[in-house]
Amino acid sequence: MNDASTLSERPRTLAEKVWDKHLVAKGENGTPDLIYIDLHLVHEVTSPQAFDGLRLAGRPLRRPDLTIATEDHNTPTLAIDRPIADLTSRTQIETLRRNCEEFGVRLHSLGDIEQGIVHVVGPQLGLTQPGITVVCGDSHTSTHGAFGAMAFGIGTSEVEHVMATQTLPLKAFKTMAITVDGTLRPGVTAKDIILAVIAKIGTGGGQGYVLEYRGSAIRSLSMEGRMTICNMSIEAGARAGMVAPDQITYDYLKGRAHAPAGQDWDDAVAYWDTLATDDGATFDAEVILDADTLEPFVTWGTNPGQGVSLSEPVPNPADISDANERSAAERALEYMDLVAGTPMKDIRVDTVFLGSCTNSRVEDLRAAAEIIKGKKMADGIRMLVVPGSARVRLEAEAEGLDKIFTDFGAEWRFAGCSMCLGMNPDQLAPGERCASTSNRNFEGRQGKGGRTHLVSPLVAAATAIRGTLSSPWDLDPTAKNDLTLDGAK
Ligand SMILES: CC(C)[C@H](C(=O)O)[C@@H](O)C(=O)O
Ligand code: SF4
Repeated sequence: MNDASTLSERPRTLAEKVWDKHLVAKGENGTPDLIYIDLHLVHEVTSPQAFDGLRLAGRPLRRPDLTIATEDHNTPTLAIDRPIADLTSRTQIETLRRNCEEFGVRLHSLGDIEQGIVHVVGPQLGLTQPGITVVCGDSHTSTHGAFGAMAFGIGTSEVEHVMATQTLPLKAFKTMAITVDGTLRPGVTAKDIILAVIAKIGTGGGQGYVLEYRGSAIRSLSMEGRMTICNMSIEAGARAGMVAPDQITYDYLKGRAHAPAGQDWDDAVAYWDTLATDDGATFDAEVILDADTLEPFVTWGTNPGQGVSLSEPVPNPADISDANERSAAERALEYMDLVAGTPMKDIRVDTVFLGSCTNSRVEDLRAAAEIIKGKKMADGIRMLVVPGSARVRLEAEAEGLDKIFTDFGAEWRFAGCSMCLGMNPDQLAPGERCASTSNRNFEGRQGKGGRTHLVSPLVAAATAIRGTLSSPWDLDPTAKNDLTLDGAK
C-alpha cells in the first residue's frame, strides 16, 4: 500500500479504497496496519476460545451490534427439532448459545429462518454491503467480497481481538486482477470460471494477494455467481476476492433486512458508485481467462487446483514437468483411485452433494432442479440437497424445488455445512466417490477415505442423472447452443 499522503491523488483499486477508508493506524517499520472492522460473523467452530479469552480478561464484547452468529458446521440436516445426537456437535452448539447469550450477540439458531451457513446468511440479510470490512473465523469469508466488501477469514486469536476492539492488525497485500472477458456458453457457470482460474494459477497462485475479478463475463454474473467465485479465492491461496459493486449488486441488496432505506439508500449507492477501481490504477499482477471457450470444469485430484475440462481425460503425472506437482499428482491419483488417461466422463460416482457456501443459494438449487426435472436418478446414487440457509430452503419449497428433488430421488435436507466437511453425520464412507458442489477436495474432506470431485450445480445434476461425471451437454448434444440455463448467469 502506498503512503497515506498520496491516497487521494493517485488512481486506486477497489481493494485499496476499502482498505484506506478503514485505516485506523498506519503500521510503521513493517508492523501491520490497524483496520476497522464493520461486520464480524461468528459460528460455533472458531468462537469458543475467543469468548473464553474475553471472559478471562474480563472484557465485554466491544460492538455486539456489529457481531452476528449462526449455527452451521455442526448442525444436523435431519430431525432438527430433536436434541443433537452427536455429543461433540451438541457441545459446540450449546457453547455457542451460552456465549452469545452471555455477551449479547444476536444468534440465529436451528429452527430460525435466518439460520444457515454463515456466508449465505450475511448476504441474505443485507448485512454484507459494498465497501465494508467483514471478518469471520472462517476461510470462506472471502465470499462476501462479491459485494465489493473486503472480507477476510481470520483465526481464533484474531476473532478475540475483533471481539475486544472491533479492529484487526493486518499486513498490507498485493493486488491481482483476474480478468474474464467474453460470454459463457449455456451450461458453463461461475463455478467453472473459478475452478479454471485455480487450475491455472495453482492453489498458491494467489498468496499475498487480494484478487479483483473483472471483465465482461464477471459483470454479467448474478450476485450468486459472483459469490461462488469470491468464495473460492481462498482455494487459490488469496487473502480475499472482490468484485466492484454495480446495478446487479444494488438490485440484490435493495429491500433486504439490513440494507439502507430511503435517503440512506441513495446516499449509500452514491458512495458505492465511487468504489470501482479507477482508470489507470495498477495491479501487481494480472491473470486473463477467456469465457467464450470455457467448458464445464471438474477436479480429478485432492486439491482444488487439480482440475480439467470435463471433456478431457485424467491427466498423466508423467507429463507434469514440476517435480513437486508431479509427485502430488501421483499421490492424488492413488488416493482418488484413478488411472491416467481415463476420460473424466467415464468416472462413476455414488454420491452427489448439492450444497455448501459455494453453491447452495436458491439460484444454485433452481439451476440443478431445471436439469433434473421429470428425470430419474441413476441407479446406485445417493444425492443430498442441502440449502444454504433455512430461508433458502423455504424459498425453494415455495417454488416447488423440493418436490422436483424428491421426485427425482434426492434427499431434501435442512440447512448447514453438511457434507461439505462432514462435521455432522453427513459423510462419505471410505472409498465412496462424490460429485460435490463444495469447494475443497482434500483427502478425507467429506469423510475418511471419501473421494471428492468439485463440480458446478449443473454438473452435479447431470451426473446424478447419468451416474458418471457429466454436464448438461451430455444430456442433450444441442445444449451447448440452445439451452437457456439459469446456471450460466
Ligand atoms: C471450520 C472452519 C474453521 C473451516 C474454514 O475456516 O474454512 C471450514 O469452514 C472449512 O470450510 O474448512
Ligand atoms: S459450507 Fe463448507 S466451506 Fe463453507 S463454511 Fe461450511 S464447511 Fe466451510
